Amino acid sequence: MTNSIINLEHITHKFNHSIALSDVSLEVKQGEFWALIGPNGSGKSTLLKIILGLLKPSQGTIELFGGPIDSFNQQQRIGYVSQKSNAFTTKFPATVLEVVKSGLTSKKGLFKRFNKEDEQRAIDALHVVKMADRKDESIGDLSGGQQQRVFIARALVSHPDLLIMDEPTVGIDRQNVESFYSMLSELNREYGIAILLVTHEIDVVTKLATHIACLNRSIHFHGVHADYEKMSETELSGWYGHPIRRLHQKETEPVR
Ligand SMILES: Nc1ncnc2c1ncn2[C@@H]1O[C@H](COP(=O)(O)OP(=O)(O)OP(=O)(O)O)[C@@H](O)[C@H]1O
Repeated sequence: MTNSIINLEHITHKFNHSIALSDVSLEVKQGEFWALIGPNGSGKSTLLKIILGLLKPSQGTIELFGGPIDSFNQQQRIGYVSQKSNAFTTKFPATVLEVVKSGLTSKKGLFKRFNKEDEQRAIDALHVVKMADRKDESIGDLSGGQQQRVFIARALVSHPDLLIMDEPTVGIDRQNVESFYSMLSELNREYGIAILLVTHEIDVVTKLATHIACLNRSIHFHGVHADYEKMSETELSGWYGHPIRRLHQKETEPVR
């Protein structure tokens, strides 16, 4: 049995005549935590859309869980959390538990009622993200960081093998960003869930991720954390397109 979760080979994508991705090859295996980093407009979201099957690349092949994407039909194995999830107003009429249970809808069908077992699964997922004690509160009353934890629980309720996130900390205040990422790291280590995360918070995430991919239309580096750390600031700045200074300890401003 293969332990490959995502296997991209020679992906090129053009929007009209402009090249967004050029010859990108990348493999994510079971239990790995990948940070996908790159400057604005470098193709990160385009690559995620291709992996999620929302966009067909101009060239290249994609395999999910060892088979071609065209015949993939186990959507519950992939959880997705976007940067826009944390945009509920205080008037949104759903409790935290209801939001998490809605993650089971694709499995059950839109008009099927939730049973006790579904409820327990949702509570278990909330325990994982440490939000079970808030289950009866209105989602709109939570902070951005807390809402995003709930959306992770919603993605976890179908027991995925892979969690894909596109800048999940947008709108979360800085002091909660580190604890949010630590929670992700714990999910990866304790539950073996593979993670593919797009982020601009390079210095926080590259400490926690097991693997890093540097994208600027093409892949400039991909590999394990220790090899990423060996890259000099000059090399980092070279592919990023503007000067990058590594930040240390408490200096954790995002690099845009
Ligand atoms: N639907 C589209 N039509 C035309 N061009 C697009 C489309 N979507 C993205 N692009 C272009 O493709 C390139 C890559 O965009 P993409 O959104 O993937 O970058 P990104 O790395 O996610 O950027 P950011 O960090 O700013 O979110 C950009 O030049 C963008 O303008």
